[in-house]
Amino acid sequence: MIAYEANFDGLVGPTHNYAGLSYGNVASTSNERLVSNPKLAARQGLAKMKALHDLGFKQGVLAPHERPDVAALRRVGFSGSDAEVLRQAGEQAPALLAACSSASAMWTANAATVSPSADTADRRVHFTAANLNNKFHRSIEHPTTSRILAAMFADERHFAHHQALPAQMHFGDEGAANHTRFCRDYGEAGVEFFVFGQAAFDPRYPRPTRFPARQTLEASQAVARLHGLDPAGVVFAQQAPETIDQGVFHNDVIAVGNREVLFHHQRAFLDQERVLAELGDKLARLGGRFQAIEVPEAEVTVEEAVRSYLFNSQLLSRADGRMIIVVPEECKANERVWRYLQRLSQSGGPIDQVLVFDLKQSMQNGGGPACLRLRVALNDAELAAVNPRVLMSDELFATLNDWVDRHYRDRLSAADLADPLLVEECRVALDELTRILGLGSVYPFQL
Ligand SMILES: NCCC[C@H](NC(=O)CCC(=O)O)C(=O)O
Repeated sequence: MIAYEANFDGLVGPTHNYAGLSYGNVASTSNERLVSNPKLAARQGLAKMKALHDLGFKQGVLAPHERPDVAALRRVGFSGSDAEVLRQAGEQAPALLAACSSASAMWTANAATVSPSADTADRRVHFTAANLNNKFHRSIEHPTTSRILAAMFADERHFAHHQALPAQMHFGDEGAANHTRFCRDYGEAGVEFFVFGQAAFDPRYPRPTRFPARQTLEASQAVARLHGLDPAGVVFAQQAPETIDQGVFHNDVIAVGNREVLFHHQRAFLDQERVLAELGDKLARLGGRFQAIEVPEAEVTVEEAVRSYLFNSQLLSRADGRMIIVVPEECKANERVWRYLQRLSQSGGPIDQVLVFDLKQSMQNGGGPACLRLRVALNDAELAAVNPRVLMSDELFATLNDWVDRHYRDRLSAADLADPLLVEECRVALDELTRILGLGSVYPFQL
């Protein structure tokens, strides 16, 4: 059976803003209070989706969330009408209002971890929504994420959904940003690679000292169990703690994999040689030939990788078997990174084409091309079972751009978040969006 890697990109929500919410994510904290442009942000994201669709890749859309999350504000004691809740929160706890207004669900690499049916015991595609427990503004995403995923992948014969792990630091789970899969072909059994930042129950593992390690070993192991993965096809590895302290808050800021290829930095993993050897052995047992492309510190430093998001790229397999690397414009702005990419694409290796996108609105919050997409490997029958309304097409692209133009502001600052009109605008927009994407009722205001 033919199989594909489909990418489901987050459609940027109408409240996209810069609130400095993610300690440990350098872009987020350094761009706090910048005035955002939600309309441009959404258009930049849509342009990437359309370009990849036009190149023949399977591309889908994941809907944004209802924000400001008035229910979350009520839960922490604000009361009265919605307008009253927003006014009080804006006056008494502006940081809380900002957290409850973030459009962070746009980074769908953190929505869930997905295991394709070729790897799972019951031969269904398994999804575990990520609890995103490390940051309050992200910890409120998973209930809506779960409803949206269930509306997109509804057929229980093909799709299994697990609720997010216990909402506690021991099970901190950031989803697919710390998960990569290696395989010969998308439809064949593969090796699932889980990268964690700390072991919560075992003090023998080292930890970063400055910034938080968001993903735990225990969370990764729980997801592997829930998905029914064969241990022979699973590798757990620890991210080098000192890189977390340099701003590598997810593994997808320092490594990206596709099929038999891992593109990574010299300092990505603890015990790197052993990790690469285990990946090679396990893939070889499945008939694959693992190939690691390691970028030395001498050519691109960790700091340059964090600033340019070289590794927050997408590796996409063309029909001829070679790969395209999709990078943000920030890679072009860094001379050494850009030179490295030229050499890489001319080296005769598996990656021979570079595609550059302007994703500046998302990048300023630390979200690059890879953060914006959730990968779901699907065979023909499974793809046919996906809600067809969420799959990119010329019509959907036009419809969504028009929808963005009618509903989004082109300027949003911290002060605007308390504006009672904003929440109304968002609800009107999202109500229309659920009809466009055929999602049914998924938002708190619709339930
Ligand atoms: N995978 C990329 C995730 C980026 C995301 N940034 C944010 O939430 C920043 C939001 C703000 O600061 O306004 C995060 O750190 O989880």
